[in-house]
Parts: sequence; structure tokens; C-alpha cells
Amino acid sequence: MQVGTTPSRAYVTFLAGDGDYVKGAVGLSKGLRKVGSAYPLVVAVLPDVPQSHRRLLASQGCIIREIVPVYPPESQTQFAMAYYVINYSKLRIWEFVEYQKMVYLDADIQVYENIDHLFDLPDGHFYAVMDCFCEKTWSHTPQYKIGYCQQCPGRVAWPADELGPPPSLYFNAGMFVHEPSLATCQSLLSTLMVTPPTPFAEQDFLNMFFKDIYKPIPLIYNLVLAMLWRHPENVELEKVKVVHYCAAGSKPWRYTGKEANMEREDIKMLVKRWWDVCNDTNLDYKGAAATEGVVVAAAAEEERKQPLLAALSEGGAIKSENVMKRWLKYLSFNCCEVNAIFDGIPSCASWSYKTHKNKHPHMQLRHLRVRKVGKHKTAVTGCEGEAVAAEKRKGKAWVEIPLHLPALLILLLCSPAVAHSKCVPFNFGDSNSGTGGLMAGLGRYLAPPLRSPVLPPPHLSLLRRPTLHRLPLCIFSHLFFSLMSVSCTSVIITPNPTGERLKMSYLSPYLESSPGSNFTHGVNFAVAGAATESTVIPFPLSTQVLQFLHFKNRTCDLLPQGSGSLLSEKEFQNAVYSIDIGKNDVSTPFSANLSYAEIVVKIPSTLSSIRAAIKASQISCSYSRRTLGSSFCT
Ligand SMILES: O=c1ccn([C@@H]2O[C@H](COP(=O)(O)OP(=O)(O)O[C@H]3O[C@H](CO)[C@H](O)[C@H](O)[C@H]3O)[C@@H](O)[C@H]2O)c(=O)[nH]1
Ligand SMILES: O[C@H]1[C@H](O)[C@@H](O)[C@H](O)[C@@H](O)[C@H]1O
Repeated sequence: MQVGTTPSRAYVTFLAGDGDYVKGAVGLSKGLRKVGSAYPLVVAVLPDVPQSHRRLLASQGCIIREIVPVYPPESQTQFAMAYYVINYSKLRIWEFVEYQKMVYLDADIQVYENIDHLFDLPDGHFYAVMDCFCEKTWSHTPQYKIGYCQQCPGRVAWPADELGPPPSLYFNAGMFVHEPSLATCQSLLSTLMVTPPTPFAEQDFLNMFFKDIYKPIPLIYNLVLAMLWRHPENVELEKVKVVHYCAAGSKPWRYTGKEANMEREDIKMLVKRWWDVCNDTNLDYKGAAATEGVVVAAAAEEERKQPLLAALSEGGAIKSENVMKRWLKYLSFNCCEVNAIFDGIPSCASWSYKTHKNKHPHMQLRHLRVRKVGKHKTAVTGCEGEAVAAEKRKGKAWVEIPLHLPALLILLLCSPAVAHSKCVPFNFGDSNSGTGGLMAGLGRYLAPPLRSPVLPPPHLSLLRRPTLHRLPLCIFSHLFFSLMSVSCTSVIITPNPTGERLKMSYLSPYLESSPGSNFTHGVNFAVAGAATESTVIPFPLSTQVLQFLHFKNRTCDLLPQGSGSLLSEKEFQNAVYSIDIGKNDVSTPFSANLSYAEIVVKIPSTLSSIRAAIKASQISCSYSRRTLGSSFCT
């Protein structure tokens, strides 16, 4: 997906911790500039990279993208080389789907000649340079033990009789060409969870994962320094475009010359070459970012919004760039933010923050940003109760709930004539619009103003918010229409004062069969905690739709018998159908500590479930001639 002027190609490196690898990344950014690369350098930083390092990189024109760390299954980490474990986080660069293609380079790599042509390699393969097995770091492997190396397969023949077929070609993962994809990322992460860590961590893992599509490229694109003394016959140093300072003691910013092979003339020359680039002030970035770090940060922030937009677009929720741009106003990122955005209600963001701050130490920052998001008052005031109170203090009778996923708030409107006749709402959804259905369905009694005789389980605690109990719900179709043309993201739901002034009736929950229920004003199928798909709450959207069909068919059967207070055919025809769902599809996996990518990748399927639910309710409509006139807001 291409949005605005975002380039679809970029180099990417990875940075962890507050150590000196940042020097490598700065050197790399200058090296790319020196060779006239047309593409930017994205730096995927872990949360533990200090702000000062991020600023330094931004001032060198780098695009900073924070990523969530990736760890192999906990119980097994002891089997990997501890030093390399953090490198599993590199897998996150498959999340950068705003780029169609990327060239990954370790921070201890320098580029001495332009390699932009690598972006033109045909899609569908994983390109990288073959590694060498001759260094001591390989001593745990059969290759090393028998002296076999893929760089010179004729030197020592592979003992196939003894060990079976030779190992697949193996690449060094310090440099590769890849195509970001949320689906691939999810597959990488889920495969990782069932893959025991091995000594070369993500390098072994990537070799295993991309075995079938791996295509070796010449070693001039990643000269692993050991090649100079292990396989000199394979190296034409003057042709080398990319040098990887991975041999022990070879990192230029740590170089002492004392370690094995470090006194070699070619090594000294390459270390000096690296410093020449790094020290060249003419190569410092001269663009806006050098003086306007904020601009860079804003640009980086925009970049971070792309995966969700891509998923929404894939799911069919966003069809025009204009709508997408409006979304950009609202969206901000990482897991917490996604959760808050999808929750749509700040109280849920606070709840998530409280629940997850230990797992996501950097969450507070994001949370605060969420609270600044958008023009909606509710989004800046903290918990919902406070928001309502604040609105009331200002004399406003309504609460505007910002919902940032248009497809999750879908209003199906009957004919415009509805404005002049009785408007019966049928509502489907979750706690955003639930009016006590869950309590009724689970057989728990909460007397107004919501006193619970027993402590509700934690996931039900939100139900204690008084504003959600038997909320009179009225949805203004004319307002909806005007809002739709503005942003597609809002609906006005009126709490008591306005509802009562307009003589709107309470909307009974479908699951409330006890005295007091009246379904002649409409039905609320929404249930707190519901998602589009089944979760711990037993009333997902698909079930709510079935309940609606049941309700409607029963009405249809009983009407001819002249049974008492039933909605008429006309009222069904002119009803307002609203669906407000989706936040729990996002917040539930978030609670399970799934990553941003893992959450985002599910969005298209959530959207198709919503579409399927709507379709099911239309297809099964038992009133001949009349369908539920539908007007999608997406
Ligand atoms: O504390 C760290 C450690 C690593 N890195 C980043 O991770 C990259 C890879 O780490 P090393 O340079 O330490 O890894 P090596 O080059 O020695 O080892 C090789 O094996 C590794 C196995 O994890 C990786 O696959 C790596 O790309 C590959 O070249 C670094 O360049 C740097 O970009 C940091 O930022 N900080
Ligand atoms: O791919 C690996 C890696 O680059 C290590 O840092 C190095 O010690 C190994 O020899 C090499 O094969």
C-alpha cells in the first residue's frame, strides 16, 4: 500500500540498548549518503535505546521506528547464545509494510558503493550472502568439526553416508533483501514460538524459515571479514561494495588491533575506511531534521501509522485516501495506543495501561499521547465517568464517542422516511452501547445505580459504570448522515438528559427477560465484552445477529395471530440498525500480550466477520420485498 509520498523502498538497520552500536548506525547512514543512495535509512529501535541516541540518528536523517522486543519461548532461551537473543527482535522489520521492499543492514556494516539496484531484484525471494563456517564461533556444528564450508564445498566433501544430505545453503543475516508483510511477520512470530532457540538466534531461524526461497547473492554485498583469511581465493576486495565488521575485534569503533587477524593490512585499511566516512562532516545530514528534530519525529510517527492503515485497507475499511488522511489525525501507535484507539473510550485505555504497564514499560508515554488524540473532549479527560461529568459541567447534553475504526461502527439506515416516523433502534455491539445485556444473560443482578452483590470478575468490572446501565439510546439518522460525510468515525449517543427531553424510551437488552422489558421501542443486542468472534463472553456479533433473526422471525410468526405488543412490519422496515463492535477483537489479544503486528494482522478478518454478520441479517430477512436498507459507512 502506498500512502502519500512515503517511499516504498528503504534501508533498515536494527538498534538495541544504550551501547556503542549507535556509532555503527550513524556511520552507516553517512555511508549510504556518500554512495548517493536514493532511499532513506530506517532504524528499528528497541525501547531501551535512549532518546539521545534516537535524536542523534534523527539528526543524521534516519527514520526512527520503535519496535516491540521479540523473545524466543522463555523456557528455552538458555539454549541460544545469550548475546544474540536480542537479535530475534529484528523480525519486527517485517512489520514495516509501508515499504514494499527493504534492504536490511546490521549496524556494523558499511556500504562503500551504491547498492540501490538490489531493490530491483525480482520479488518473492529472500536474498542474502552465503556465510562461512570456518570461524571458531561455528565450533558447535558438524560443518566446523569436519572442516566443511559451503564457500569451498570441494575442499572437504560432505560425508553424506554418515550425516545425510549436506546442509541447505546458509546465509549471514547481517544483510538481506526482504519484502515486509504482516502475514509473513505473523507467521515468523508464531513459528518462532514453537521453534527452540539455536546458537545463531534469528540468523538460524531466518535460514530455516526462508530456506525454500533463499537466493544467494555475490559476497561483494556482505563481506564477512573472516572471508579474507578463510577463503581469500573467493574475495576480490576492490569489488566489494558492503563490508561487515563482524569478526571479533573488527568493529571500527572498538578496534584495538589486538585480536586475532586484526593486525592484517586489509583489516587496518577497512577500519580506516570506515572512520574516514564516519568522520567526514561533509556527509552529515543537511535536511530539515538536522535542525527540526520535531519534524522528523512527526514524520516517523506518520510512518508508524502505516501498518494499521494497511490492514484496514486490506480489510476494505478504507477506500479513499481522503478518509485515510482523516484517520491519520486520530491514529497514534503501539499496542497501548491501538488498544485505546479501538476501545474508543479513554477509560479502557486507562484500564489497559494499569493492567499492562509492567509488560510494556514504555506505555505511559503512548497513553498520554492517546489522551491528546483528536478533538473529542472525551479523549482527553481520562476515565469515562470524568468525561461525562466534564461534558455536563460544560452544559453539553451529549457524549461524543470517537470510534476510530469506521468499519466497526456501521449504521444501517432504513429509508429517509424514518425521520418522520417512529424510529426503532436495533443495536448490536459491546460495552460501548451495552445496556445491561451481559448481566441479564449471565443471571447477575445489578440494581440501579449498579450495586453488585458479589464482586464481578475483573473483566466485568467496567459494567459498574453507571452510564452504561439502561442507557437511553437514540441515534440521529440525520446527524449520522452529516457525520458520515465529515469523517465516518462518529456517532452521537445520547445519555439521559437529551434522551429524556426527546422522550426517547429506554432500550431493553434482548437478554433481559425479567419484568420491565419492553421491546416495542427497539432491542439492544449489545453485550459488554462482546467481540466479532467468540471470546470468553458468549455473545459475539454472530450470536447477536442470530438473536435478532430469532426475534424477528418470532415477531413475524406471531403478528398474524394479532399478538399483543409487537413491533410491526413497518417498524422493522423503518428501523435503525447500528453496530458498534471491534474494540474487544483488538483489546483481547492485546491483553494476551500479543504484539502490534499480531493484532493488526487480524483486522481484515475482523472486518469480514462484521460484513458477514450484516450479510447474514440481510439475507435471512423474512419480510418479503423488504430488506434492511443498508448504507455502509465504510
Ligand atoms: O547490543 C546490541 C547487539 C546487537 N545490535 C544490533 O544487532 C546487530 C547484530 O548483532 P552483532 O553485530 O553482534 O552480530 P554479528 O554480526 O556478530 O552476528 C551475526 O549473527 C547474529 C545472530 O544473532 C546476527 O544474525 C547478525 O546479523 C549476524 O551478522 C548489530 O549489528 C546491531 O545492529 C545492537 O544494536 N545492540
Ligand atoms: O554469521 C556468523 C556471524 O556473523 C558471527 O558473528 C561470526 O562470528 C560467524 O563466524 C559468522 O558465520
